[in-house]
Amino acid sequence: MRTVLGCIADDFTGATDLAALLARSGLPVSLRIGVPSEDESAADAAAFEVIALKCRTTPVAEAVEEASRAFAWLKRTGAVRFFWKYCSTFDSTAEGNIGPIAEMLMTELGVRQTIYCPAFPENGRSIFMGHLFVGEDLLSESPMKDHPLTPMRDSSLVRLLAPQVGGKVGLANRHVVARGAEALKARLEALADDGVRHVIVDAVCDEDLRAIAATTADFPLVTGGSAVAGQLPRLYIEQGMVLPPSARRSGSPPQGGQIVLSGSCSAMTRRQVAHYGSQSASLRLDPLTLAAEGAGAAEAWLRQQSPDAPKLIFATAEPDDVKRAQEKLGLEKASQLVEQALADLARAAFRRGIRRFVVAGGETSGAVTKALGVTRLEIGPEIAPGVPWTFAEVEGERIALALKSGNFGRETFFEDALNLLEAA
Ligand SMILES: Nc1ncnc2c1ncn2[C@@H]1O[C@H](COP(=O)(O)OP(=O)(O)O)[C@@H](O)[C@H]1O
Ligand SMILES: O=C(O)[C@@H](O)C(=O)COP(=O)(O)O
Repeated sequence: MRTVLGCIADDFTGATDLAALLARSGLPVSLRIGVPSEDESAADAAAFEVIALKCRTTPVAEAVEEASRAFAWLKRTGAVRFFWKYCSTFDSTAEGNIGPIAEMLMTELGVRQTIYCPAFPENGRSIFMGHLFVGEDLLSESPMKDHPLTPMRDSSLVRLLAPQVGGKVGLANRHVVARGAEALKARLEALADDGVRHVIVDAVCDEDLRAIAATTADFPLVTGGSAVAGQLPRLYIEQGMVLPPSARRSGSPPQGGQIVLSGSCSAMTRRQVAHYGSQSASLRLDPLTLAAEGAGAAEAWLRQQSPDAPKLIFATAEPDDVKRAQEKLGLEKASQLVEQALADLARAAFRRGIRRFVVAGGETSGAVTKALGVTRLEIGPEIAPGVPWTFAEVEGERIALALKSGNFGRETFFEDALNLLEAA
């Protein structure tokens, strides 16, 4: 099958989010972990191909190089349209990597302009006058201001993007978007004539996203969150670019024990950890203890638990505790210790027969998925908007993984996820 849209996601939860929203169409979606090797055939490519990278906070040159290898592989699938997926809260460092990767893709594709639309109204992310809101709060006043790796202290997407790119940044605001696809097209053309290469596009509801998708369905490159991409499959079907879906069947969920691993410190994950921890065996990881003694005690704790019993291991902590650990260890060391420990514990859990993993946190999911040696994920049922169950093969065994973005899901997400698998 020829791929109609080749997608690159900057983290693993972002990739499963995007794959879930594309899969709502019923069309085939393939999710590959990391850049496929050069000899990996593109012959079995799906209509939608998503490559999950872990490049949200890596140095710019490294991130651009990895994304350009992903792009080169995606071109082999026959794709001529591409989507660059980043977080609905525009998480990036001061230098990137949203802008630099977009510019690399623009150069490769020879396009003079692209759009940026991280809005995800179903999950409370909206953009108005170029300012990103989380629920009713400006991004900079939301819990994202305390993110351990990418604290977001400004809400203006124009101001955030401008230092990341060489070209001019502009805005297509809600008044234009609300007038529909033709008005938006005219605005983008006028901006392009003024030399504006990067356009933030407002969206506060799904109707806005439909207008944006209708305007950009033919663009070689669109960038944004999963919600705008989720509008594309319907348009592609209407335009005859893909056949309507036949019934999609995902295999039965794997049997085996369960574990919840959380390295996210978001406000929502903190509530989810508190809720689930009150009804299951739980163990807190402290970066300072990990630095001094390693993860041996946690591995011993895991060995004492029955594989089938509900259990939670978390490093999730309040912003002040995260700050204290980062002051003592340095930001990178603190997060790396936690990611490594959770990755090692996931391996240990797999060896103990655990086959159902719920993981909270994008970077954390990247570390765990890589440690398990997963290379491809099949998309299963959606647990909460943007969080599907996924299935993979590890050492010949089928496992289930739910990779939860820090901010997604309701308070009962962990039990919701495991219950859904039980019911499947
Ligand atoms: N107690 C802690 N102290 C310092 N850093 C932590 C702590 N707990 C988790 N982290 C780090 O915070 C980062 C959280 O990022 P991530 O997993 O992407 O979550 P989210 O999806 O909420 O953004 C990870 O790198 C993780 O290792
Ligand atoms: O767009 C989103 O919000 C998510 O898909 C996403 O990118 C998740 O990132 P984390 O919050 O770091 O898990």
